Amino acid sequence: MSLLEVDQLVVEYPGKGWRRPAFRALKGVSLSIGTGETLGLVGESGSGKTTLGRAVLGLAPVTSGTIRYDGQVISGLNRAQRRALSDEIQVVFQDPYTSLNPAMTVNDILTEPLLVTGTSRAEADRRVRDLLDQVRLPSDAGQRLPREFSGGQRQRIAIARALSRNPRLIVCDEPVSALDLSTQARVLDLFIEIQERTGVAYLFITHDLAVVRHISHRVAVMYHGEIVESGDAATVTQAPEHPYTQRLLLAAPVPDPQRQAQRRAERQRLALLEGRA
Ligand SMILES: Nc1ncnc2c1ncn2[C@@H]1O[C@H](COP(=O)(O)OP(=O)(O)OP(=O)(O)O)[C@@H](O)[C@H]1O
Repeated sequence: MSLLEVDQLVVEYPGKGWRRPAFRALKGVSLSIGTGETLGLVGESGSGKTTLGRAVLGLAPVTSGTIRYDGQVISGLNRAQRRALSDEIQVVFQDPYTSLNPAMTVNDILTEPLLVTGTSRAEADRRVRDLLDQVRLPSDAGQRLPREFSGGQRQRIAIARALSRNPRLIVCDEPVSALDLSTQARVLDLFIEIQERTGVAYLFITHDLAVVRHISHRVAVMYHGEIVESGDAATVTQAPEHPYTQRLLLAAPVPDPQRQAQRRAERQRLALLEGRA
């Protein structure tokens, strides 16, 4: 049995009169994630990736279909039932600048979720030291405010906060997109290292094929609210079958100018085939 199973999920955002009709952001999406597995969800802006992540977190309106976690249906839970799930499913967002309360010290950010569930102060302090160590931040980081850290370090704080409840699944929504390339690589390696140690599973949302290739076991490609292709990460990112994935691959930047020229030619060939050129 998979840890997360999404079956024929439809999410429709309500409209606002004739000016803005209802919009179907997910059109029957099915996917699954096993324990300790990373499913990379890739697709261009507006394809519905965040909507899927939000639906898993109980934050998007599920029109039809089901989401199961550990065998239990979790789509349609009320707020209290959903809160009980926060020990199991956590989230790391793209922007560590806005997702961390700027007025709270790192200690307070990390102890808050523990203290509300009845953990003692001494135990919470011990746990914070352990969390800082897990995300490779110095132990004196606890006394400082988020603004005193770099973007990559802030994302480490956000990861530590997600880990504080020992979740089995983390929805990661573009967690490295706001970081420069070398910081991206280090934070991705941290995600992998944490997974190897804790067995946590990731739904890893990104528009970046290079990122998805680095981190995922399996990849699902979204296009206009549907999964158009899925499979193991190497196959989907190196030899995609669907024309949309092929275009996504060709659009990804590569440092080698010769390779870039080959890609330009390939893009032109595809455009010709599709009658766009
Ligand atoms: N609350 C909302 N109300 C109405 N439409 C919405 C709402 N949220 C998202 N949408 C629409 O649903 C579609 C999918 O959006 P979503 O944010 O899930 O895409 P995405 O692939 O994550 O894109 P991005 O990478 O830009 O965040 C978009 O067309 C968007 O405009």
